[in-house]
Amino acid sequence: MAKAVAQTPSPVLPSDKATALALTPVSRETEVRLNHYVDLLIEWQTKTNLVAPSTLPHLWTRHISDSLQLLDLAPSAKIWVDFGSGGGFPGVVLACALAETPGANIHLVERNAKKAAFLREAVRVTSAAATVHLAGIGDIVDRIGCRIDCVTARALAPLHQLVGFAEPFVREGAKALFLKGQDVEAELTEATKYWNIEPRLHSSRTGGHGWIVELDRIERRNPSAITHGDRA
Ligand SMILES: C[S@@+](CC[C@H](N)C(=O)[O-])C[C@H]1O[C@@H](n2cnc3c(N)ncnc32)[C@H](O)[C@@H]1O
Repeated sequence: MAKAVAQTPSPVLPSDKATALALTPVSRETEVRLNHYVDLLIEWQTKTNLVAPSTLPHLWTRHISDSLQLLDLAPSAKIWVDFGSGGGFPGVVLACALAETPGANIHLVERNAKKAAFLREAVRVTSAAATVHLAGIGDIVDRIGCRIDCVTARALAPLHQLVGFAEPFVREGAKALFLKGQDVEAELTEATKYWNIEPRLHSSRTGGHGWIVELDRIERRNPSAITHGDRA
């Protein structure tokens, strides 16, 4: 007689998935891809820290909806670059959502080899529209070699650094969307010491104290305009 195998219950709350899909609805095809991604992430989470363990029950709202909400801010963007993709937020989620869009591709930039291996596996199991670059952000501008529609980053660096990473792409016409926390005003104050920017701020649809900083233009400020004490 076959022996019963005890199933480990998923740490993800089903009610959280329902909340997320109400906040940021997706097609049935995208939902199937995201289910595969979530299963893989939970499997790898036991050996690689991809998200803070405390956020696992709310993975769908905290991470997946948080990522999906960017689509409405760049509805016609097809070619994206996501800096410091880590466990795949927002890049893999966007790539799942755009998998059926002709010509779509999300460049996932990650310098940690283990996380890049996870990203490659996530792209494989979901058939998402993405290319993984095991690289530092500084090396990626020449490597991508095509026009980018939208640059993203989440939980990577202070805003003034993100603006510097995005500048070569925004100069060529890209939009930048950065997911930020409650300190966004202080980060904007710091960033405007070094950069001329006209940020649009969107409060996160997923609640909490999150913000999305949208930038369509970035120009380096005249270094002589920065007083000595302001220099980073
Ligand atoms: C805190 S994690 C955030 C991951 C993901 N964006 C998220 O929100 O869950 C930051 C990630 O950026 C990567 N990273 C940091 N600096 C980088 C750089 N200069 N180039 C490429 N990846 C970088 C780290 O290896 C890490 O995986």
